[in-house]
Amino acid sequence: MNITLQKSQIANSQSKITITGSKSESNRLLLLKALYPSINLENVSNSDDSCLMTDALKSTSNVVDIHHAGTAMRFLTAYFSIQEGREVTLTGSKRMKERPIQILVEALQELGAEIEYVENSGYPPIKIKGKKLTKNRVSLQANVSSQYISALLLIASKLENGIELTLEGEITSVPYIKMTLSLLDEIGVESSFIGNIITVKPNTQNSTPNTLTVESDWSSASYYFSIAALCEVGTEIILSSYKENSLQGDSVLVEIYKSFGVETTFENNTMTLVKSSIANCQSSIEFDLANAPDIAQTIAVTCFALGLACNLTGLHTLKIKETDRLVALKTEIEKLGGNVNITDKSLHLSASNTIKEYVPIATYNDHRMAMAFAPLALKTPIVIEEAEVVSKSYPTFWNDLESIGFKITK
Ligand SMILES: O=C(O)C1=C[C@@H](OP(=O)(O)O)[C@@H](O)[C@H](O)C1
Ligand SMILES: C=C(OP(=O)(O)O)C(=O)O
Repeated sequence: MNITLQKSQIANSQSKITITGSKSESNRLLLLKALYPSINLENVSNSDDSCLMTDALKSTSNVVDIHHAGTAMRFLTAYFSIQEGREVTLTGSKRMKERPIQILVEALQELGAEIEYVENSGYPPIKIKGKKLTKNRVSLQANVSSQYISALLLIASKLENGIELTLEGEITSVPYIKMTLSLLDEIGVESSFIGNIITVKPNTQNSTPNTLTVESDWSSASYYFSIAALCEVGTEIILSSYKENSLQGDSVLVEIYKSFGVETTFENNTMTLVKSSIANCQSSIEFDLANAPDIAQTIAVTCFALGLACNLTGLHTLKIKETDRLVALKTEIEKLGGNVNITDKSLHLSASNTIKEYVPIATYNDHRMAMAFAPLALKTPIVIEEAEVVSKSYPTFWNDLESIGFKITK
């Protein structure tokens, strides 16, 4: 489904949106609940990826298909490796079969797991024979995806000696690793992260009665930061339920969007974004996003919409996500009239003043391509192709945009 988005009535009005729970927190907690059934969860994400995770954990089938869900693929590889007596083939979409998993598979094999590749070596689908893992020490490369590390940490407390992980190379997406450790702490699992060594203690208790409330998704909030940045001074957008001290690394948005004139305040469980001044556009915008890769597309489009130059670095993980996000950003921004240079780990956008109208933006099965380009409608009418892709993380995105005044036609 292609949709056309047009300028809204947002300016100077107060808009309120409730965003679904964090996909990252939900997928961790769903796995932990499968290991510790007495945990209760509230505000679990209604994203496709979290629904797929829930279904996969309940499934008794010997083939589990997780479509495009990267965290589900990685976390379930670890989970099924310790399900004694179970044999599961874990597969996914065409793109999932191109997203590497070897680093995680080798680490699990080192711990004693039985996993084999069904099609191409190093990539899903994989066949896992669940068994008791008896070893506890393993080293793995930490500069490709933090999801491999989180996957091991999530099952670690169920190994008889816990785990001692040595992380090699520069550690990427660190806040996601810390999120995993914080959630383990909340259910009573002890861990430490010192230098490049992470240890998790075994936890033989089968019940940790606890209700955990998932905070709303900060990556989804990024699109409202971008909308606020593109609105007139005085515009307010109120989002719930958010905390000032979040486990989610994408909460760095609060600092980043100050550069675009957006001020954020917190009260109870709500966060209010106010466009308080025009963007500071004296020089080009520079951010290292190695700790917050999922907001790179949002920021690149905000800069393009505001006519600002930017240099975004730390983007080495973008090439292996839902699509090659660096190539996708360059292609789509250039269709709109921008000028973008990319390397394997950075993006450089030139300042420009024109944005072409009614350009069809391809989304490449990537929810974040659709959502990142949507705010541009505040500057010029825009067409988003295959708009339904947003359901991967934020199924009600288009309804929420309509509710704050965007005009959407199919
Ligand atoms: O652990 C997680 O929940 C995630 C980790 C990040 O992946 P990488 O560590 O591969 O960058 C992020 O991009 C992804 O959307 C979610
Ligand atoms: C990269 C993402 O997800 P995943 O790796 O879980 O598919 C994302 O949501 O931006």
